[in-house]
Amino acid sequence: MKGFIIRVSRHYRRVLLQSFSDKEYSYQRYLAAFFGLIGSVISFAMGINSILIDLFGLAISLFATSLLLFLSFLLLMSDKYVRYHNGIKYMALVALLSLGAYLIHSGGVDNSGPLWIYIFPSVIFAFCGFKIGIMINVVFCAILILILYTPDNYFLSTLYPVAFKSRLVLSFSTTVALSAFYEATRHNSYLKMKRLKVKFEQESQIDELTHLPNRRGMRKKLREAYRKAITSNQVFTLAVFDIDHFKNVNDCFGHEIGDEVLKHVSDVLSDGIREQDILSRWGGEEFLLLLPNTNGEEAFPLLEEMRKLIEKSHYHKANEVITITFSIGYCEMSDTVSLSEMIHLADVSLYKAKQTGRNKVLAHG
Ligand SMILES: Nc1nc2c(ncn2[C@@H]2O[C@H](COP(=O)(O)OP(=O)(O)OP(=O)(O)O)[C@@H](O)[C@H]2O)c(=O)[nH]1
Repeated sequence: MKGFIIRVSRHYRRVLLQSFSDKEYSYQRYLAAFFGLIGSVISFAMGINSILIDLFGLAISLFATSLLLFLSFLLLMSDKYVRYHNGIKYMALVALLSLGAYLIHSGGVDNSGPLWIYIFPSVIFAFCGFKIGIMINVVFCAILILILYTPDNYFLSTLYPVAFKSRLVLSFSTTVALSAFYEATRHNSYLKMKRLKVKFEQESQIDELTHLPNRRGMRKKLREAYRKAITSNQVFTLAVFDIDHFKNVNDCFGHEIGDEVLKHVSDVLSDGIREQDILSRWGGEEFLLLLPNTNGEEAFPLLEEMRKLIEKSHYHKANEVITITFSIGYCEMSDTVSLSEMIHLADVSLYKAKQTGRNKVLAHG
């Protein structure tokens, strides 16, 4: 039984948290559903207790609130009503606040009813966020003051000591202020985390040295290109570029110059590609180029041109001139090969280009 309840609650937590792209809304929906269920059970139990002690007016308000809260819980759990999520949340809140107003008006059991209003500030902020939460809390404070201080106790069916009234208003307002501060801090931290997440995600997909997409970033772009090509019935070509004898550059000139050469070739390649092409740093001295909407036949002259471009663009440092050449293998998309197979086949062609003398462009097959 325990395992079943845990499984069901995990399932719904997942469903509720995934229902909006903005996690803040999903979080509010999740909390509202959770409070709906808990609130409904508590008010139902208190309703039964009120019947037992002959407080029928209070029992009716508690049962009505319990029913509305349970209804809001069911509606919030159902995916069918995601569109009405806000309306349902406000229905639950109105039910809860009306019960609060009734408890202040009637005093509940032995004038202890107003004690329950201390749960409202945090519930309101959790349901509605900071801005709307502040407004609703202020409105409820105003209702509290109205009920307590209208001349001749017009809205009261019980008597509270004067000191109790003022302390109730003061302590409730303090709770609202503290909850508002907490909510603002929580919301700011959430926004900061969200910004950092976007920043880290972007940074994790960019190569620090060349500022090109790295392997991780490129994989994402490749998957998108593959999906797009399939749906639009187009083909693309993938080409793997590998610098020839790059180890010699490092050995002769050092790693720092090696890094500068990598930057230099990435700049030359970036300038040489078409606007729609996507170049990435695939590994150490290896670059992967995506040529969208281009078949193998069309790709060959473009790749040849780039090979020549690099060959001619010598890298100059003081008195040193370093000539760089690339071996390039490429593969055209087809129905029978997956994305990773395409990369593998382009790699196989690159290997052949290396084996057969380097500084050349070879197609798969
Ligand atoms: N400076 C620098 N060197 C790197 C970087 N990443 C990889 N390398 C170097 O690239 C070299 C690759 O060497 P190999 O795999 O033997 O290939 P190669 O010397 O280019 O020879 P072939 O590929 O067979 O033509 C190694 O010396 C690596 O240290 C980097 O980010 N910066």
